[in-house]
Amino acid sequence: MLFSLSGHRVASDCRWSRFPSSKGGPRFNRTLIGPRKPFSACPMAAIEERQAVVIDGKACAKEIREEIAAKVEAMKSEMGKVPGLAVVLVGTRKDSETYVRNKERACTEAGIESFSSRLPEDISQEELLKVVEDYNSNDQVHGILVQLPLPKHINAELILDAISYEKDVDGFHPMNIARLALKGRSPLAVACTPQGCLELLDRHGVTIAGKRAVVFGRSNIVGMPVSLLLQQRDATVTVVHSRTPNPKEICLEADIVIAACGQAEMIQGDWLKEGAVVLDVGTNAVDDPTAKRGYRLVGDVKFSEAVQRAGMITPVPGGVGPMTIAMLLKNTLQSAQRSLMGDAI
Ligand SMILES: Nc1nc(=O)c2c([nH]1)NC[C@@H]1CN(c3ccc(C(=O)N[C@@H](CCC(=O)O)C(=O)O)cc3)C=[N+]21
Repeated sequence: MLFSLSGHRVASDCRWSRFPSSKGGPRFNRTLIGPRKPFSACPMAAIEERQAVVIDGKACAKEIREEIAAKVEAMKSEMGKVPGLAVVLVGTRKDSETYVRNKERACTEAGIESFSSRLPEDISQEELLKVVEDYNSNDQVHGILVQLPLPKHINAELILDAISYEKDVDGFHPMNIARLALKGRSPLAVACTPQGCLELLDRHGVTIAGKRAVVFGRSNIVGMPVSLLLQQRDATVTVVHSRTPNPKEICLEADIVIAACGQAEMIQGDWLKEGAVVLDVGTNAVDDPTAKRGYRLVGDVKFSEAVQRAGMITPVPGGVGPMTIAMLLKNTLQSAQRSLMGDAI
């Protein structure tokens, strides 16, 4: 285990599986983690000498990307082919550009061929459809991702529906969502961020079955699919959204909290049950003139408080975000394997 500069314990190995339970769990040596600040809203924390394990999503994602790279290499030597991923970016949103750049780098490192279309903000819907259809019929491309959000004059649903179901590595196609929701069926691809969340829980030895999970947010890309995945794994799931009257009370019941509501630092330390596992999906840009890019990222959870109360927590950045990219590569590899093996769907 490593200790970060801020004194938080960091899970250095993503298969690390010791989970400090609220009762009788391991107590950690104060001399190793340094003096703790008492958290006034949480009287128990002042008594218990415990801080959350900070889940290192970056390290975990790196390990997965290496596993994928080895499989891509094997595909290359056995079949002479590599997976291909096409990313379509419309406009010049800074965060979208960063994401697309990160993805391209991850593809290259894993040996996946990367196809990119950077298109002007004012592209017409017809022109964009044509780009998607060209990738649909390109047999070197096994995955297509159209970066969201799209400009207002474009009907995003229409574009997402146009991506062939087999190449939908985002898992956003209605057929993939339907198959995720139906018992006894399985989708070709599961949305990357939700899949990354489950992977982090599994790789850190967190039991899901029988646990109470609370998901903040009901978006098509995170909240809804992650709540389905947790339910499939036998958690009891509550979805909290903007019209839920008592989010704090509901959150206090949760063993597992997935924060995906897009509200900077909304979930505070005293919203958490002690020992809860907290995955923070939020990536909110906050202006910061001292930062290189002029902004910094904060999650949907108030980390400095939550780390005093949770059992495990993901930071932002370096938590769920990098896992999203790793899962995208995984979905692309699987799509290529399916296509090359001629698997029946
Ligand atoms: N069709 C589509 N698919 C998506 O999966 C999709 C999308 N559109 N639109 C936007 C959201 C957001 N998203 C992120 C992925 C990785 C990081 C990520 O790697 N974040 C780094 C930090 C990146 C930075 O420094 O800016 C981290 O959290 O450590 C963040 C956000 C994917 N999305």
